[in-house]
Amino acid sequence: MKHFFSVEDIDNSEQWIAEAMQLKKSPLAHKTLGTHKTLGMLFFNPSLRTRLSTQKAALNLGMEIMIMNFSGEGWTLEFEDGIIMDQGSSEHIKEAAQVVSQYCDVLAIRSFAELKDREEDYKEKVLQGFMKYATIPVINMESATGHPLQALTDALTIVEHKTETRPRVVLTWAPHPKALPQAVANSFVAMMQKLDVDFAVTHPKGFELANQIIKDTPVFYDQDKALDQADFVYVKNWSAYQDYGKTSLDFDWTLTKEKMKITNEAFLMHCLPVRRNVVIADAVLDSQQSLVIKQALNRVYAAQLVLKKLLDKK
Ligand SMILES: NCCC[C@H](NC(=O)CCC(=O)O)C(=O)O
Ligand SMILES: NC(=O)OP(=O)(O)O
Repeated sequence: MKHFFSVEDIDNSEQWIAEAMQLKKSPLAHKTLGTHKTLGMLFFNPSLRTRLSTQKAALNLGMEIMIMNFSGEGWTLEFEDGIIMDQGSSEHIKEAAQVVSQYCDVLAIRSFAELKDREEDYKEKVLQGFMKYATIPVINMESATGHPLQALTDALTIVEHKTETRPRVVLTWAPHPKALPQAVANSFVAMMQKLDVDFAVTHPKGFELANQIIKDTPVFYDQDKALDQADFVYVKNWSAYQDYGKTSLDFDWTLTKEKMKITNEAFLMHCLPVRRNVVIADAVLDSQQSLVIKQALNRVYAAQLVLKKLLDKK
């Protein structure tokens, strides 16, 4: 693995999950692996969990950390080759990526979809640009189209909590006042396709994810039907892929206590942050079935595993 860009970089999911569980048992077992190594973290968007859990993971490995909030504090970057830079952008990704590479040993980046132009977002110009010009490994901390650290965390959380050999896992769309990227859903789908689970996706008409993501995963337009006998319910809003960036506040899709009754006393999952009583009702978020806080803890071990793999190679 040269970079950790997508779920496709997880070459053996069972093995990775076992290794992450081992790190959770003894987080300080590799305390000197990162001595005199620096993790650089660049944020083009806000974060709570990703920033702190990745930082914690680096600290557990004995690394130093440098963080920069790029939006507002960094120069506006240019990503196109051969362009005359007489407009808004001040610095080309070519220089920026090579310069940062001289200060750090691993570089982690967050850069969300803009949700204006689907083709532009799916080109992943920020992450692809850094991976092209950086001379050190790059980690995706949620890009325009994927959030693989979250997906690895989710897989770990499901394996930790499952009581059936092949649990039923349902990803359900939920309403949201803001247009959100497809990144979390895309990576969760890709991750579930790699695990031995009975997986289905449910969403209203018009909120189909890309065909190249869904592949042969069953999709239901009837949420109740999908939730029947579910062991894990993963709730997430995403804006439309077809009518790109369109959102909806259809409260019929809010995950309520009544809907949880259809399931097999399912565990509730969400990546957070969550809009209470829009995406998920208080009664479900505050119930014993909710794994959302435990999920957030597992972000540390997913990040630590990825960092460890990249440092082991150095
Ligand atoms: N990293 C986890 C989710 C990040 C982002 N959510 C958000 O932007 C929520 C913002 C809000 O609710 O205002 C997303 O869905 O991709
Ligand atoms: N789940 C997640 O990535 O959270 P943050 O956006 O707070 O980092």
